[in-house]
Amino acid sequence: MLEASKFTGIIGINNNENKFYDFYKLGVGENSNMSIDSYASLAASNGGGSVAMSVDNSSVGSNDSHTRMLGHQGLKRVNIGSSVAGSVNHRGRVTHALSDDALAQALMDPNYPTEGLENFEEWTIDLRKLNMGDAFAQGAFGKLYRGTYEGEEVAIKILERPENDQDRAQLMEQQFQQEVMMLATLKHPNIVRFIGACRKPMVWCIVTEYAKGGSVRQFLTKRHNRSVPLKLAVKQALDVARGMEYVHRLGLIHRDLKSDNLLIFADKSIKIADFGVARIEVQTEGMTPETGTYRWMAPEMIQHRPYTQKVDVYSFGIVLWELITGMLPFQNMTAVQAAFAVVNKGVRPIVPPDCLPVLAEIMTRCWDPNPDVRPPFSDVVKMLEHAETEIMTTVRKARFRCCITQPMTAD
Ligand SMILES: Nc1ncnc2c1ncn2[C@@H]1O[C@H](COP(=O)(O)OP(=O)(O)OP(=O)(O)O)[C@@H](O)[C@H]1O
Repeated sequence: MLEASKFTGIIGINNNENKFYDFYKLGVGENSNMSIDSYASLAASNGGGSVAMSVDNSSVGSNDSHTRMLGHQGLKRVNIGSSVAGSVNHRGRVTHALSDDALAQALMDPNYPTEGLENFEEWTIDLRKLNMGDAFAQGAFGKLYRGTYEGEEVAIKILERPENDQDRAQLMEQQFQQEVMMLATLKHPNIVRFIGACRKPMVWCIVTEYAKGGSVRQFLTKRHNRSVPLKLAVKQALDVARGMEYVHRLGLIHRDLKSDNLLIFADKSIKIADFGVARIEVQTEGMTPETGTYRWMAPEMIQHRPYTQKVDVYSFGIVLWELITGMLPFQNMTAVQAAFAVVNKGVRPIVPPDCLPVLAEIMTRCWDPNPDVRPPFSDVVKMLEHAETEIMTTVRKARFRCCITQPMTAD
């Protein structure tokens, strides 16, 4: 293992001489103003806690703290004073967000015209065919609703267009277009299927197929962090690796591969989601970095160093460990403490002693501090296929032994 260079000063990600086209272009936590001092106080205040979510107190209880009507009739702002949770929008930042209903209403109200998707007109959602259901998840940036489109169950991500900030609105607009372009381009059985998108004066929406099983993280949490049966874990890891092999083959980097962004479908297959819009706010505002992502983040990324597609391979190593153990990585640390330990102390999740050696080898190679040592996804796929065969053979041998020791009866 190479010694990781020290984690000092600013935590976050800088853009760099990355030779690959970058989904998030500017990145998580870029322009972050979080100093090592902030780290120290955050670590102290969160000691032993779970994923850190910091709320920018300066925004709490602002002038807008009372529920009030927007200029648009019927659109209500969230009462920030009484419901911080409802108004935490941009990963821990309290904003003057529209309430669930108002967001959906802003999208569906026929009085507000639908703006075309530049260059992707054919992907524009026909809102008359869209039925909005309830909100079911809150991302760092967008709110997720269930619904149907032409009868198919879909997930609708609604993003609120920033008010009173032309520059930010313009950048978000560009990034939204980019997200649409990415989703329209990516077609693979292990990438979430894009259905369409649309823009309205106050909101943007992105519609994808709906994953009944939710995210891998939700699934593991519901199982109280019990591990997934080995055969299934390897099959699901293969799904992710195949999806990522495809993404990398196109010269792209996901940059936010984590169990929250892996969706489980009815046939238990996994598809990779979240290709980008969520990062725009962080990019433009220089806000606190998205600490929830640190657990999966490669050290070079935490340290602002130049990076390549191998950051996704690192994240995959952590995801594989999660699937095998069922646990949240670095669960006894805050996300910021984990970032510090990964960079400064070379800490990694503990591989269980009974882990199949081939799987242990994959994860440790994937999370090697030296990106050049990490295998490309094409190799990861091969190694996992090998592991899958080994598991099947072991199971068959065990069954055979079982038949010999317990001779079959006539019935
Ligand atoms: N197509 C989908 N089907 C079912 N659940 C979904 C779907 N897309 C997203 N989700 C759920 O919603 C959560 C947030 O979605 P998403 O990641 O797209 O939002 P985001 O604003 O980009 O947030 P983040 O940056 O936190 O990942 C996911 O973690 C997942 O649990």
